[in-house]
Amino acid sequence: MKESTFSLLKRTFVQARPYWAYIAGIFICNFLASPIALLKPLALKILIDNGFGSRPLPGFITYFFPVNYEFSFTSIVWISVALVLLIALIDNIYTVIIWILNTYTGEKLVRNFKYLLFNQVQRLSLAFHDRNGTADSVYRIQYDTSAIRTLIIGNLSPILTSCITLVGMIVIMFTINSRFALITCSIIPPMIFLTRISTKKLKKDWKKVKEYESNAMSVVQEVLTSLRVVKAFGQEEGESNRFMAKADIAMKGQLKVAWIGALFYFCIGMIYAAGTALFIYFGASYVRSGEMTLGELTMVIAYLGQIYGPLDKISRNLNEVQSSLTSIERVYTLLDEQREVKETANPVHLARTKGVIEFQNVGFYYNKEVSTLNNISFKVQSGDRIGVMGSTGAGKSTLINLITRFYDPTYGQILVDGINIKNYKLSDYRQQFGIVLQEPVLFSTTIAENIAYGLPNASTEEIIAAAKMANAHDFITKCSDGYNTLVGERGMNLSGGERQRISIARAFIKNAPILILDEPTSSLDVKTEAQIMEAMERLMQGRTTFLITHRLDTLNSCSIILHLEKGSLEEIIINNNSDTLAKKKTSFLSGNIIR
Ligand SMILES: Nc1ncnc2c1ncn2[C@@H]1O[C@H](COP(=O)(O)OP(=O)(O)OP(=O)(O)O)[C@@H](O)[C@H]1O
Repeated sequence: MKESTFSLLKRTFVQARPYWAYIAGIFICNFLASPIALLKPLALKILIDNGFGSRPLPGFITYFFPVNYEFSFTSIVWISVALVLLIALIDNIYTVIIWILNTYTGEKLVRNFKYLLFNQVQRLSLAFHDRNGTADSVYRIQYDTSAIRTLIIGNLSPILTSCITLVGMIVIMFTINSRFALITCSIIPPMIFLTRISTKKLKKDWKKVKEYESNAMSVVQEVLTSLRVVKAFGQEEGESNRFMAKADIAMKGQLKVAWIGALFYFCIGMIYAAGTALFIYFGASYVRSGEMTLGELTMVIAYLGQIYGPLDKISRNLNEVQSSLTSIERVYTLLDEQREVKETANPVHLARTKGVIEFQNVGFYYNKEVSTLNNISFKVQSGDRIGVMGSTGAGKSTLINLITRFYDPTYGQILVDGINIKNYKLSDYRQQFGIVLQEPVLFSTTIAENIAYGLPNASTEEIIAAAKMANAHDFITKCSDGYNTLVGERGMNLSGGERQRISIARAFIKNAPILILDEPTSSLDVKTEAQIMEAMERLMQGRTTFLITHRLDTLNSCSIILHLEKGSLEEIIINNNSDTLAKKKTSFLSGNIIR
């Protein structure tokens, strides 16, 4: 997606609409900055002109005194002292207000932007994350979103206030001397031209820099989430080098952008110098020919600084806007990303499924070239226990991912209780599943909260009951803080078997009608496996269960076995005869499939 600068700005203002009152406050405060700064020398001026000198005090001071009040030197000193304190008070109050206002508005804008993006990232399909990785999304949420604050508060607010000051100063200049006003304005067209060229160039380069930086961060994220493997293979130095190579590219990108910026500021500086030179050239000839006095020339030159100041601020900020806009465009690109797994317009609500599942000629492609599942058809009844077996890469996990609607079939349809699963409300549909994976995923919180993940309002009694059912209660009570023990990042403070028991307790408490067990015991030792199988046996009671396993012993308890090979359903084994199953298992192990 490529949006124009105008549409990006428009969209950003719409985004910031709830905070327009605060943003207006910031603009007003920025306007007040100049008058407040002008007040600062006032006390000194009064002391010199009215205390040491003999000029009358300005009206806004005499207003507060009786009409015939005689101002002594001491009283004027006191007035100056009071003015210093009063102006300092105003200045400091102003500073505090603008600081709080900037921070409050900026942080709210960023927080909301982050929230929106985080929501979107969670809702995007697995296929999107498989394709793009997660590091870039993290970079966009963490870093790119803060550009909304920089853009609105750091760039656009000064641009707007400078524009108004500039127009005001140009009008004043025209009333003083229209010829000089025209000379002043003559530098504006080349400045606009230069700004346009550099912003165009910067936009492209900033985009690359953000991508490079995100790439460098993806190395950090990848390594930190796989630190055990990196250490085990002694690859710390190799990974540091990989990071350095990516960070180096990002740094070179930054340098390129800095060069363009420096060149731009150099040219802008030279344009100002040319403008001043023109002033001096024409001024000197006008003074010599008597068309203007030396005093007038000095005054318009003083005004020149007042015009070039805001002009300089505008051009610099316009240049910086590009960096913010690039980040904001990256945020919108992600926000506009279409969800591949969509909900229909009027979805069917599903309280609790019976668990009757049917595949009708289902096929699936991860990418256009290779088909992963072909023409899969089968039907299972409520409470069936379905073993899914097949060689590695046969498509077992993919089949499960289609049932849970992490992906949609490329062709064919999946029915649950006789209705195409695409027609169900997605959140209702996902509530129907309890999932236990080979590598249990725990969150860095307490054991109790991990168990109650699918039922956040669960009572302590429910949590303990689920833990007992999962054969987890005994080990939990031996932990230092019992159910309040923190499990560490991804549950790393616990053993594999303990993590697995917690994930089974989690499935118990959710009490979902369909159960997915994806090789839940394959990474455990025999003793732990036996305890976990016992808990799982309890869990499977009365639920339609899909059990993926390479361990053929585990298939014994299944009523139906789906045998997948190379994405095709080789056979459906109805397990009502243990002899047949034994033959099939032997045959599977030796590579011969009995049909
Ligand atoms: N996200 C993905 N993008 C592209 N191809 C994928 C993706 N996930 C899996 N595949 C491919 O799809 C095929 C089936 O993978 P799947 O994980 O379903 O197999 P599996 O039977 O579960 O294997 P295993 O027993 O080893 O876990 C494999 O060839 C795999 O390389």
